[in-house]
Amino acid sequence: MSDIEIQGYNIPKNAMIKINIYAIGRDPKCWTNPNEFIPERFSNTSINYKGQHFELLPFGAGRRSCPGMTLGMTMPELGLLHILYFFNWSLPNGMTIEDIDMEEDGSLNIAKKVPLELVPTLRSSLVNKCDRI
Ligand code: HEM
Repeated sequence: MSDIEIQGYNIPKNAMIKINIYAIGRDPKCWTNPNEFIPERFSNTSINYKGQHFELLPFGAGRRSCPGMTLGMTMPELGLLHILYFFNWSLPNGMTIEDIDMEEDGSLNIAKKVPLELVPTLRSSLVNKCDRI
């Protein structure tokens, strides 16, 4: 290990470097409308989250990349699948989609600033089945 200069930046030996993968994933040089939620943007591309494509690194890359990647991808899908299968979801009385505040808050971890409020209703096709359990 020794001091190094990269693109005009002097990086001293043993410096801790933090990579802003949030900014990389939203770089307008790589992504069209980077702040828009457009899942279809991944339909016709080989770019994925596994750390081989440096414009998208949600789990990092290389030998210190996230060992929980598979669990991290599976668990939200499984949880979402269950809540969508068992319940219909609606907005609280009088609220419309336009009323949902999508502002984000945070620094290292980003979350919705205003929590999302939804009303779950057990799907009618499941009501009798659940009574019997
Ligand atoms: C969606 C969920 C997750 C995301 C987005 C995520 C993201 C990350 C990222 C960006 C890193 C740093 C990689 C690097 O430095 O290049 C990391 C490291 C790590 N993650 Fe995750 N992670 C997730 C879930 C999990 C889960 C479920 C586990 C364990 C069950 C886990 C365990 C770890 C560990 C132990 C490290 C440190 C690896 C090392 O330093 O060698 N992660 N994760």
